[in-house]
Amino acid sequence: MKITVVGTGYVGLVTGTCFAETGNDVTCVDIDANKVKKLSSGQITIYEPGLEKLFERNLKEERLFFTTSLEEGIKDAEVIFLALPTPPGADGAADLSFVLNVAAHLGKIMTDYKVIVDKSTVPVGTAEKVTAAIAQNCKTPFDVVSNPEFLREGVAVDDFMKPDRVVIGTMSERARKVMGELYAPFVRQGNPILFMDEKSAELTKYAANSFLATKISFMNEIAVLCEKLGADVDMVRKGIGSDDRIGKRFLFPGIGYGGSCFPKDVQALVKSSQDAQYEFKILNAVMDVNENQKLFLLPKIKSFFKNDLKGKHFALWGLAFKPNTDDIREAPALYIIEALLAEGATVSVFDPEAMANVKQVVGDKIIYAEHQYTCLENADALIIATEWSVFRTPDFHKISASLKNQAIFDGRNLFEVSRMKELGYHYESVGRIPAIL
Ligand SMILES: NC(=O)c1ccc[n+]([C@@H]2O[C@H](COP(=O)([O-])OP(=O)(O)OC[C@H]3O[C@@H](n4cnc5c(N)ncnc54)[C@H](O)[C@@H]3O)[C@@H](O)[C@H]2O)c1
Ligand SMILES: O=c1ccn([C@@H]2O[C@H](COP(=O)(O)OP(=O)(O)O[C@H]3O[C@H](CO)[C@@H](O)[C@H](O)[C@H]3O)[C@@H](O)[C@H]2O)c(=O)[nH]1
Repeated sequence: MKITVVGTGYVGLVTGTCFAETGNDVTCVDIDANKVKKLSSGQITIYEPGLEKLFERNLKEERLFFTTSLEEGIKDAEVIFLALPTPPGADGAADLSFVLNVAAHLGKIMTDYKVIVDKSTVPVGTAEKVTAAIAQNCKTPFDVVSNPEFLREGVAVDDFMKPDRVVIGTMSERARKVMGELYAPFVRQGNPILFMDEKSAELTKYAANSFLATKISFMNEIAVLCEKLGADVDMVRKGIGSDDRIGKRFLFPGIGYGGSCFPKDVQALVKSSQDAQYEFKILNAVMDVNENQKLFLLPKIKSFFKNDLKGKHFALWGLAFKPNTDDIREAPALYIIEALLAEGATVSVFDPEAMANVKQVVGDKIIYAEHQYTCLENADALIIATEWSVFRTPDFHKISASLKNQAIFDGRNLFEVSRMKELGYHYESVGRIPAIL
């Protein structure tokens, strides 16, 4: 098939590359001319494990093209995916302007039947709005489909190539057939393609993200309780996770959920509920808990330094909102850095992939170390904000030799408390009895 993907960010680039990998001709459109130039010349613009190889192959075999021109991009397309940003507006609702502006533009330039697919995360009712925006000026028949994306950054290629399910919201038989054919190669293992109406598809996406965020906030509250009652959250997590009805995944406590999806999508669903005259009580609590959780380590750090962080220097490992990505949107590390600087401390940071993105946002207010161990030089303590694999079995001799105090504050529970005790560290984590010096 001939496919166009409008918006070539984390979702658009993965979507376009994976559809090219199954033999389709894909043109990706983006307004960012610099991005298009880089991608056209074979330079990948995001860090996503496994993507580069597929990207290079499909570019070389001429199944993958990039352009800034929507007209040129959609000329021969049978299916047009919209993978555009839907950031939170001032009131928390998803800002649909990117999606609706492109839809209106499409209406003016489409000359034959096309299936327009909302891949962006959009509130219930958006398919109708997109249809209306296109129809204003459109002279040909078309169908609008809601096809939310469930990929996770860091494992996006795997998630896209082998999805748990594909959700396709449309009542048009013609569009169902086109979408079914397009996705057939991705569900050969028998995972379902779920056809439904547009509104149910749109709500499915928000319900999935909000449920997962609820699991995390629930565990973060259990972690708080564990510390107060002297229980160990790792044991409780394993204890409840082995019940199939609960499941093992997404039960890891930490310093809050971040990223470009959970925070904005939970907020957007709360706003949609309000607009429908319903107060979504659980999700308000989920957001509250997450807000507090981002700075969960701060009181522990302050207490260790007798409430005076002025002039103290901290090493911080991990900036990305989660491992295996360079994405720093809503990363808990950024909140910790801001709080430490506000207390008069200085900070050195290290992250395997996200340093350049942080430099763009935080600038020279912090020190960017070349290596995880040089980051520790002259530091009063180490803080861990992201669970990159390279941090899991570090050289503790090097850590001890560099740190002024043998103190580690771990927001991701990377190490066994008993081992840290043996090694002589003051070690505080989330929901476990600390090793106190
Ligand atoms: N990032 C994820 O893991 C993920 C997963 C599932 C769903 N989503 C949803 O997918 C959507 C896109 O998210 P993302 O993370 O890929 O965003 P992103 O910011 O990484 O990418 C969006 C791209 O759209 C481009 N763009 C903006 N306006 C444009 C226009 N008028 N024409 C062409 N291109 C334009 C931007 O330049 C950018 O490259 C959002 O709704 C998000 O909630 C994201
Ligand atoms: O047990 C857990 C699991 C995750 N997290 C945190 O939750 C956030 C989100 O993690 P994850 O879901 O793995 O990453 P995303 O790439 O944001 O993916 C989510 O958001 C995407 C965008 O909507 C969806 O497509 C995915 O299905 C959904 O998992 C991160 O800050 C994680 O650190 C925890 O704190 N504990």
